[in-house]
Amino acid sequence: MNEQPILEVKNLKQYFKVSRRFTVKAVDGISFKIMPGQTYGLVGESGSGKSTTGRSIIRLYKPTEGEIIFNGKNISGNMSKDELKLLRTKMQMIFQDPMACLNPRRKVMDIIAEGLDIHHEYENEQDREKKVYEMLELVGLSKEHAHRYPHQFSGGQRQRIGIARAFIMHPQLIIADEAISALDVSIQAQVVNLMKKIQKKTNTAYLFIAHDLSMVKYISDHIGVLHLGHLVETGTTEEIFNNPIHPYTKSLLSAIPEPNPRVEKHRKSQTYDYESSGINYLEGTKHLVDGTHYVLATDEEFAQWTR
Ligand SMILES: Nc1ncnc2c1ncn2[C@@H]1O[C@H](COP(=O)(O)OP(=O)(O)OP(=O)(O)O)[C@@H](O)[C@H]1O
Repeated sequence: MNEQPILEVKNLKQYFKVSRRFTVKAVDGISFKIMPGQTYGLVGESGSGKSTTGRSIIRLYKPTEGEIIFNGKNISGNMSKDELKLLRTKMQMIFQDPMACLNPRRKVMDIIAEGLDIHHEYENEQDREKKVYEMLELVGLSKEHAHRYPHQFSGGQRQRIGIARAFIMHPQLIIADEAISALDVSIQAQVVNLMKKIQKKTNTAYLFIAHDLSMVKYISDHIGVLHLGHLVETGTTEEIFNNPIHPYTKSLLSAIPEPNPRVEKHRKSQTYDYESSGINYLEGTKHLVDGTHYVLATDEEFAQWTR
């Protein structure tokens, strides 16, 4: 296995100056990494900084501070137009509302082939068509669908088109920003399963951004919980679900619409036992750490947990 992360975010800060006196600290010093073929779920409420994180990584913004290492290369500094163009083949984004980003006047064939057209990555018309058909097959649609317009599809099918468009450039990282949030729960599950299947085939890494944890559980290897621009807790999916520590993570978990009674029972009887947990205070930071499981603590919280 390739041990180098495909993405490493180090102390990323993204501030927006909204007036002479006010600056919004949308993302305020977050760090995480994603290995090839793995999924990092980034969760948090509206306004916590999830989209800003994704947009900074794909360099729609220039980071205020910190480093973004993609495939071993620091991409947080100034980039030329050509460098950005290249970056956005290897890193693709899938959005929440496919209808808003699929041109209604273009046929699916041309929508999916967009990346190929921009980068002249086909030999002739036949080759272009073949590549689009391959992508349609990959996402469970058929050749005939290539000749229709976006409005002739359901929400779930449109999201499949968005996925096909992203994968045609063989990206190493996909940033899925609330990609399934607008879909019915059963369709959400289908899209998540499809993304997992494609990931197995292609070894693409995902940054999966979502405001609720229900589907994130099924796709993520690691989860980061974002709150007001800070990562308040990060760990394996198992750690976050079985042993959430930060009160904010707990409140997100309790907001999952269909609670699993077994988990609930376990959660209610759980009081956090610092002494026997083996969790240590990470010196020089406000994090409690246990292996890969980090929790941001305020001084009061830290005192409460260690009492
Ligand atoms: N371009 C911008 N200029 C000024 N403030 C911004 C800008 N983009 C985002 N913000 C602010 O940064 C904070 C984080 O926004 P962001 O969209 O990243 O949150 P989010 O977690 O993705 O929420 P949502 O799910 O509602 O999109 C918010 O307070 C938002 O108003």
